[in-house]
Amino acid sequence: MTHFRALIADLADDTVTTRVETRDPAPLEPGQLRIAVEFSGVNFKDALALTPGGGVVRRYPIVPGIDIAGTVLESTSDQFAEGDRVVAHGYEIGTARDGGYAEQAVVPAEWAVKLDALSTREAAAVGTAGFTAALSVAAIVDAGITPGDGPVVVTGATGGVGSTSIDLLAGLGYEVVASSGKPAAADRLRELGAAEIIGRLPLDPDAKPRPLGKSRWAAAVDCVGGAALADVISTLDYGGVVAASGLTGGAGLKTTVMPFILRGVTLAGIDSVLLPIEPRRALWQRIETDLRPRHLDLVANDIGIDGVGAVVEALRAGEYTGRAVVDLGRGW
Ligand SMILES: C=CC(=O)SCCNC(=O)CCNC(=O)[C@H](O)C(C)(C)COP(=O)(O)OP(=O)(O)OC[C@H]1O[C@@H](n2cnc3c(N)ncnc32)[C@H](O)[C@@H]1OP(=O)(O)O
Ligand SMILES: NC(=O)C1=CN([C@@H]2O[C@H](COP(=O)(O)OP(=O)(O)OC[C@H]3O[C@@H](n4cnc5c(N)ncnc54)[C@H](O)[C@@H]3O)[C@@H](O)[C@H]2O)C=CC1
Repeated sequence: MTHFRALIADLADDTVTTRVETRDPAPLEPGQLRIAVEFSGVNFKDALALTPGGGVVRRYPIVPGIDIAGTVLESTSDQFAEGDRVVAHGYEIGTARDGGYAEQAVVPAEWAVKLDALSTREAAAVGTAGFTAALSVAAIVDAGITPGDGPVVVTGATGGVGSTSIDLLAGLGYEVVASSGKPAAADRLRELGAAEIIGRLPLDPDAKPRPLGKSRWAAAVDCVGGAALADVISTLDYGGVVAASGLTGGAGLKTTVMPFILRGVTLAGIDSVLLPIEPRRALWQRIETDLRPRHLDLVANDIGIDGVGAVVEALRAGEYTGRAVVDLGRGW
């Protein structure tokens, strides 16, 4: 095995710095895969990993990158063979053990998903964010909400989770309302399938939050949290569902029990990180078939490893649109 390059993030004096290192591959333990990483992504969580006090990294130095898409170089598991194309994300990847911002990565085979119809670039364009969108949409469909029930609002609409959620929901025939703070992205959101674009929720941030507002949404995909999620909960229709995955607008949630006990609404928590491998592989199979995003090329922005820093800055500022796909073959 030849040596490989890796981006290392380190923490000192309350600052996270990065450097490129050349490393020698370590021998595999039983049940592991060595993957030639072809593509990774830049998720909001990757931005947190590169931010002091971000709360997601368990030990520095670390190779960040919570998404890995590539080809198996070596396997000590009978489930995978050299040459298999795989995607792996979540669990401890890029937070407690080295992740995808390297030319090679080693992961337990029990964390990997074999790819069939998607290329490794397409799998990285879906990545953790797109997978979370698929989990959110599945939660709404599984709750029995149908396109005839009324509009579905997607918050954080221009981001990774939001963009793919719009794409998937519109593909299934739902009327999607995109909530975004970026007026310039309106055309792009319509291309993804949004029927209407509104501003960030609550639309009037100065208005006093009410326990119940006028019913507006049959369902919602929320990756913003905070005041946006509180607003969504209080404006869901009777029996509505919100799939809540994120916190870009804040981790707090100020609400009352009224929407739950008077309208029977459901707050469905979405977790992509510790989701067990069997449902994870089953959902990836759907992402490759009936839940395949229709506009991956519109959402994906290709960058090299040298582009990660600028994307992280933009994600932190809430100014990034789409999903950055990191090509590990360039930018070193
Ligand atoms: C792709 C996914 C995402 O983007 S999710 C959003 C990004 N994630 C975050 O922002 C979470 C960052 N984490 C934190 O801010 C903190 O860890 C915390 C607020 C969640 C908890 O911090 P605190 O200092 O109060 O407690 P501990 O760190 O000691 O943990 C308490 C308890 O929770 C378990 N735990 C911690 N992190 C996670 C996690 N990510 N997933 C699941 N469980 C977690 C931890 O093991 C402790 O449980 P215990 O049984 O005591 O071991
Ligand atoms: N629960 C889970 O398993 C997962 C959770 N997440 C979480 O979902 C959220 C979105 O993740 P990504 O799509 O990767 O991020 P992203 O940065 O691509 O998208 C975030 C979106 O939120 C918007 N936004 C930023 N600040 C805001 C604010 N103050 N108010 C309203 N909107 C704001 C941005 O403009 C953008 O549209 C993050 O909080 C992330 O941690 C993401 C993936 C998995």
